Amino acid sequence: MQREVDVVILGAGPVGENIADRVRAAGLEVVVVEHELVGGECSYWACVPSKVLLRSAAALRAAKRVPGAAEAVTGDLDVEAVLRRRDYWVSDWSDDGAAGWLADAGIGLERGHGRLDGVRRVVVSRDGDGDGDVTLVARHAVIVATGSDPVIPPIPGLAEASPWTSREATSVERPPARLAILGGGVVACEMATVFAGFGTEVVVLARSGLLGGMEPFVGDAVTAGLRGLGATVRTGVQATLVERTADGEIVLTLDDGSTVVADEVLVATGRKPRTDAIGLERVGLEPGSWLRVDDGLQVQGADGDDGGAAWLYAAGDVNHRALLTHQGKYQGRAVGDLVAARAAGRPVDLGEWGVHAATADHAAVPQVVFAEPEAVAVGLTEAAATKAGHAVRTAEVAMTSASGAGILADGYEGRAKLVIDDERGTVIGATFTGQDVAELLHAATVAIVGEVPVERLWHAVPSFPTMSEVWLRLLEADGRPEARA
Ligand SMILES: Cc1cc2nc3c(=O)[nH]c(=O)nc-3n(C[C@H](O)[C@H](O)[C@H](O)COP(=O)(O)OP(=O)(O)OC[C@H]3O[C@@H](n4cnc5c(N)ncnc54)[C@H](O)[C@@H]3O)c2cc1C
Ligand SMILES: NC(=O)c1ccc[n+]([C@@H]2O[C@H](COP(=O)([O-])OP(=O)(O)OC[C@H]3O[C@@H](n4cnc5c(N)ncnc54)[C@H](O)[C@@H]3O)[C@@H](O)[C@H]2O)c1
Repeated sequence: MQREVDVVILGAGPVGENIADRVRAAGLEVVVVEHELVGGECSYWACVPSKVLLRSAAALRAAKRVPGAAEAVTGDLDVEAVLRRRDYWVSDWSDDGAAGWLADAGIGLERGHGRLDGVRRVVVSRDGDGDGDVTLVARHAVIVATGSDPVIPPIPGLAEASPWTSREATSVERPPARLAILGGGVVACEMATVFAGFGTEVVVLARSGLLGGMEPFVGDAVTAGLRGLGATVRTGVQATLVERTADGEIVLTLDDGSTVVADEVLVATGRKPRTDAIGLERVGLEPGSWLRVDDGLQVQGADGDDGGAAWLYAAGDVNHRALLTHQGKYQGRAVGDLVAARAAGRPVDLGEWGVHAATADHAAVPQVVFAEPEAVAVGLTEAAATKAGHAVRTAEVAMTSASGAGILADGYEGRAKLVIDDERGTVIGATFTGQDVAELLHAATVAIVGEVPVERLWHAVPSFPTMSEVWLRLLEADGRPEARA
């Protein structure tokens, strides 16, 4: 069976859903192809369950840091209740609600595995009782939003030991007594925080420091925070052999000759693109590769891509620009509107910060690591900015320099740092650590995207006594404008 529609989207994760929303709002006929659950990794096995699993223990710790409230905390974390709340937030792994939203919005859904079958063509092997394959022919565009899968590194014995990936961790029914975690990135830090909060004996095995892509003080803070929760953090170690014994224990041999014994091992060593079985070879691309795109999210090097006849786009994890839901959705809004504008023959704006360009992917990607403590950053670190050729100056202060932080929690610990382009006088990077710093990040994102001169930021007055006053302390550390002249 063959069907012609305006736009075909491969993958109904958060990014595919957003693209479909934009394209449909412009009046185009759109079909999304999904072979698992509408809502994708984020809704059922990633962002949503992980943040729900983190929240209860974080609230408990917060209460214990405030005299008066601390005395009222008389029990331990109710892990069963946390898991029930997680089940609610993932809708018991049912996508009825999400699929219903698609239907209400007038977006078509083909349930099954989709793969490219030449220029503007997608074949869907329908799930279950579906009546055979359907070929979707796109009048205007095919947009790939198939996401990413966890990488299982080739450590001898690891794959055979039935390791956990983030899916098993976020859908856990009974937390293990002992959990080893391979990796020192975001998943490792957040999951170590979750399971340490549950009372699991956690050992993090990281080949370098934690959260290496962020300012160095971040890794130090999260290492200390995890240790404070009772977790063991070992850096500079690699597993060389993994075995699951007859009685179900996991034994990891490390490159320093020591061993770690656990009940489960979570692999948190990064992601690979979900492109190995989507027919890339049928359009001149390499199966299993990340899809290289320009700022208009157009896939580079695909067949039929010559002469400006754009038809193949990719957004979200699969293009490897920023493996984050919010950034993928930002790309989704841009590409959805771009495809709709091109279909209608309207002008497109792909210039820097143009409405159809994903410019922020280069300059201002915000990320919140919901570990203990929270660690958040946007833009460039000092090291990355220097490497990129910026002449920079920095301002760095303790979060407790803002009285709001001290009032929030006794013994508050955290740092704040701005990276300032010394020639342009604008903020190009910001990092904060500490309890509840997540909500400080958007102000930094606005300052970077708006290229607000630091001199003008002195007129953006933070309220007393909020944690946002750390902005004032950072400006003071940088110096009053006339003193700098
Ligand atoms: C543990 C964990 C926690 C995370 N926490 C956060 C967070 O707090 N904040 C944040 O911003 N990001 C977070 N992320 C990252 C976030 O999950 C991803 O960036 C996001 O899910 C990417 O969205 P996507 O739509 O590109 O891909 P996905 O969410 O992976 O969706 C892709 C969809 O495409 C479908 N699909 C794939 N191939 C086919 C095919 N051939 N045919 C049909 N359907 C197909 C899949 O079934 C899936 O539904 C986290 C990731 C992990 C692993
Ligand atoms: N709160 C959030 O925003 C959030 C939460 C979780 C995940 N995510 C996203 O999901 C993506 C995946 O997260 P992740 O933590 O899996 O990846 P990551 O890239 O953040 O970290 C991977 C870690 O694994 C280590 N590693 C890689 N190969 C290894 C090997 N062979 N042996 C030992 N260690 C190895 C790396 O040194 C690094 O510490 C990230 O890009 C992140 O943006 C975001």
